[in-house]
Amino acid sequence: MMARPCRAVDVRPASRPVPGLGLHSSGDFRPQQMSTSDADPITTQLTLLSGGPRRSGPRSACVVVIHGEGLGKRADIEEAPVTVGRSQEADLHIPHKSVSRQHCEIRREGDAYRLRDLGATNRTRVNDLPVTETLLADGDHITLGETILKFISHASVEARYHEEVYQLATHDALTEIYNRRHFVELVDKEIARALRHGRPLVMCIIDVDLFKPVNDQFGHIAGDGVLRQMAGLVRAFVRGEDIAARIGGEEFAVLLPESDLEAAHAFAERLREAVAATPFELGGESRHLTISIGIAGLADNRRERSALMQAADAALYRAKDEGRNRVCVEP
Ligand SMILES: Nc1nc2c(ncn2[C@@H]2O[C@H](COP(=O)(O)OP(=O)(O)OP(=O)(O)O)[C@@H](O)[C@H]2O)c(=O)[nH]1
Repeated sequence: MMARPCRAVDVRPASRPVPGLGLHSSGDFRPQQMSTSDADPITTQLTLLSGGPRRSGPRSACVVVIHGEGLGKRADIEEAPVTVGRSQEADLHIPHKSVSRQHCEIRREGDAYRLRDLGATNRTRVNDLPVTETLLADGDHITLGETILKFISHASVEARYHEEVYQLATHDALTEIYNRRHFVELVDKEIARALRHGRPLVMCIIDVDLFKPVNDQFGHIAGDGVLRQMAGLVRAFVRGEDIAARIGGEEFAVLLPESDLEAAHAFAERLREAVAATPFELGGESRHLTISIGIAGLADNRRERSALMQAADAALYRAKDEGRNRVCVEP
């Protein structure tokens, strides 16, 4: 592919590049022995005992998918009713043909929880009996087509267990931000919402520059530490409504709802500059690394997740091609 110039981006390396290594060092660069701390195995185990990644506080009632499409997904039932269905707009989205677009609804009524079938073709069943409307009890099984949900009425060991399972299924074990699988689900939801309301939506794909030499020189464990630190930087720069994930080895993505390309570009530039200015502890010394970022927005010819991600990828490819440590926008 012919490289095209990046849009209005003036990028200067934050420090002197180290030829052939992609590391920027304030002093002379020499190959380093792995430090003792680098050699320590760092394992991130998200177990029931460790408490897992960042969580919100204790939960009240919820439904959890325990069988079929969407296994492990959950929805908390708070003040607003929760809709379950095949539609992207459903609060608990179950993309399976046996599930109606709006299959059922669960709402809180004081201390009780009421389920109402929404006229689904395959009538909702509770504990195997077809229902139009019923109050739910702790542990009830709710069947929607070929998917089974379990209703958990209050904070309990089981609710905690499902919380942990959900965290494990949706978060990346190394960096504790969303994993690719969960990210693409959220992207589909946000695209549907943005198209429905005619709102802007921008995808940023972020790739660590010349990461292979970091691994080669300092080892995989040190490389893992860099990825964790990178994820921390990404997380520090996103707004509450933005969605950040690790989508590949040294690749991250941020989806920016309600952002136009200009705002997304400003965000990406701030992040790029912050990374370039951040010291990474490698081989007992502070090193500087850089990132490249590709950006693309939802557009008439880009209404699908694959097209949006491909466009952001194309911009990222250009950023790499033009020398890295820069932000490129796919118009
Ligand atoms: N430490 C660590 N390394 C990983 C992980 N996943 C992928 N990698 C490494 O990331 C490196 C990616 O290297 P390349 O795709 O060749 O790209 P690069 O060296 O970053 O160069 P450019 O992207 O062209 O700037 C490879 O060495 C992978 O082994 C991981 O989970 N941990």
